[in-house]
Amino acid sequence: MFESLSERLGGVFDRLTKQGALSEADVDTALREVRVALLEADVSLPVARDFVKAVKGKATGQSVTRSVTPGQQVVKIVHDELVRMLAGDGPADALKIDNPPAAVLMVGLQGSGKTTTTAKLAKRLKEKNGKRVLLASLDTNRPAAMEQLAILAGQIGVDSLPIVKGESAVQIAKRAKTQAAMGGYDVLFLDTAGRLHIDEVLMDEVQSVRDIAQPRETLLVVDGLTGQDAVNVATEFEAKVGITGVVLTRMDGDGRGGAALSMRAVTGKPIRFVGLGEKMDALETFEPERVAGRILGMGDIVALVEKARETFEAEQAERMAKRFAKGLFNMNDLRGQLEQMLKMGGMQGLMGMLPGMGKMAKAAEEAGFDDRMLRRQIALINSMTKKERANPDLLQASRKKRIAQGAGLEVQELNRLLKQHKQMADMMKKMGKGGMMKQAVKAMMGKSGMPDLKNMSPEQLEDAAKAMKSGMGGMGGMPGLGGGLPRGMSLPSGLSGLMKKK
Ligand SMILES: Nc1nc2c(ncn2[C@@H]2O[C@H](COP(=O)(O)OP(=O)(O)OP(=O)(O)O)[C@@H](O)[C@H]2O)c(=O)[nH]1
Repeated sequence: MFESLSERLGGVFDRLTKQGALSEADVDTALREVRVALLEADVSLPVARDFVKAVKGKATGQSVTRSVTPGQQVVKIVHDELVRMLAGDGPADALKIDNPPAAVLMVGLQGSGKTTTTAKLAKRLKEKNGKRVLLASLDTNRPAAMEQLAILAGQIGVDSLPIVKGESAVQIAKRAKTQAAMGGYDVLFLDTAGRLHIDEVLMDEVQSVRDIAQPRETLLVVDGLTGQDAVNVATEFEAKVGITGVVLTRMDGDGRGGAALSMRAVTGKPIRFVGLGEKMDALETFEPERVAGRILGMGDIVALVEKARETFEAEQAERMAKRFAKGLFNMNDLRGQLEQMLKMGGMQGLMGMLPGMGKMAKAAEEAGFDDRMLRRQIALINSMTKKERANPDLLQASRKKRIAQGAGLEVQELNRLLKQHKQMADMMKKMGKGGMMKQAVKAMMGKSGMPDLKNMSPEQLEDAAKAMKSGMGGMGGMPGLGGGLPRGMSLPSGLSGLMKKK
């Protein structure tokens, strides 16, 4: 049932393949399916809800790529958002173990795989990082647990703290610290006692151990098959002890891994490793792509969509370049440009790529030039008929009213867009005639169909600026910036010809 999410979405979207973009209603229908899929994968309800909301904004208005179905495209958007949410800030396997001896506190419920994971991590640090590791079990409730750790230590060839009967967890932690310092160990793993549920006495014990050990890392070990419950466990441990990361075990089983998303969303703490079996080698760095794929139960849709999109973009860029060279520029062209801008990270992203324009990006944001504005402009163009898009001169008052209403916006905003389009179209015409545009297009167009400013040399920038100088008088020529440059902003000289104020 779960494997067929992409099929289910395919069904939802079949009737829509002829349309150019994903409408809000269609995205809504698809996202209902996505939500069910997330819940089936054990993602908690509030997290699934928030997630769907985030995806909705990204999917609505996206143009549909040829050679894949819209359903597949939505799956790709969902997948990318899952990866974004699952990923931590830095490399998952980068444990803070400088400044020896660095203590790593292992916490979690009984049977979650804590002891096994401790030994797996120790082996990894020893073999991959050449660290000297000491293991200590603090499980005073179950002598067998202490022995289990000692046996595993022997198997992987690292030292374990000698077992002394009758000591408290805090006493063992103190002894382990001293031994680690005196013995010249790099890393000290403290394997705390497991518990069946969250229980006050044991939590207090972990807190005292934490205060003594001052761990550099506190890793929560969670059974990946437990689903919903994992979220409560993670929330409690984060609140009472404070964790720095999560290890998900039993990911070799057939759990969907939805717990990973919930825990990441609820605690904000990254998943660092996954356990994939009972053997000492069965531990891998957490890879968001894998878990995202698993949650969605999909195969290689992501690669397929990516490939289709690349081909499509290259074709589109070429078609656009040809049109521009002829001096043609209608509403479809403008929409293409606006969509490219959004894809390249919107106004901020685009400006961020231009040297020295970081400040300008901020000012533009303050002046209200943002992604929302690009999306509104795209919505306006989408609200036009095919004929109107091809020939915006058709737009008299009643048509304008209909279009604005269709996009849920004011006519004023449509007028601004039309003015902007006219400026750009005039410029294209002028440049098309003189053959200037050909040069400019050649000099500037990247594969994406947008100016590839980031990869241009200063000379190329200067050439492109010269070629376009006569036609493009100001930022009115840049989509989304019809009002010109926000006051008080200046441009680097190489670009001044491109974007000079009128
Ligand atoms: N299939 C599979 N089994 C695992 C994995 N990690 C641990 N186990 C098994 O799960 C069982 C429990 O693991 P332990 O490491 O003893 O669990 P624990 O959390 O230390 O339990 P306590 O010491 O009782 O608190 C053992 O049989 C392990 O071999 C995993 O990633 N995959």
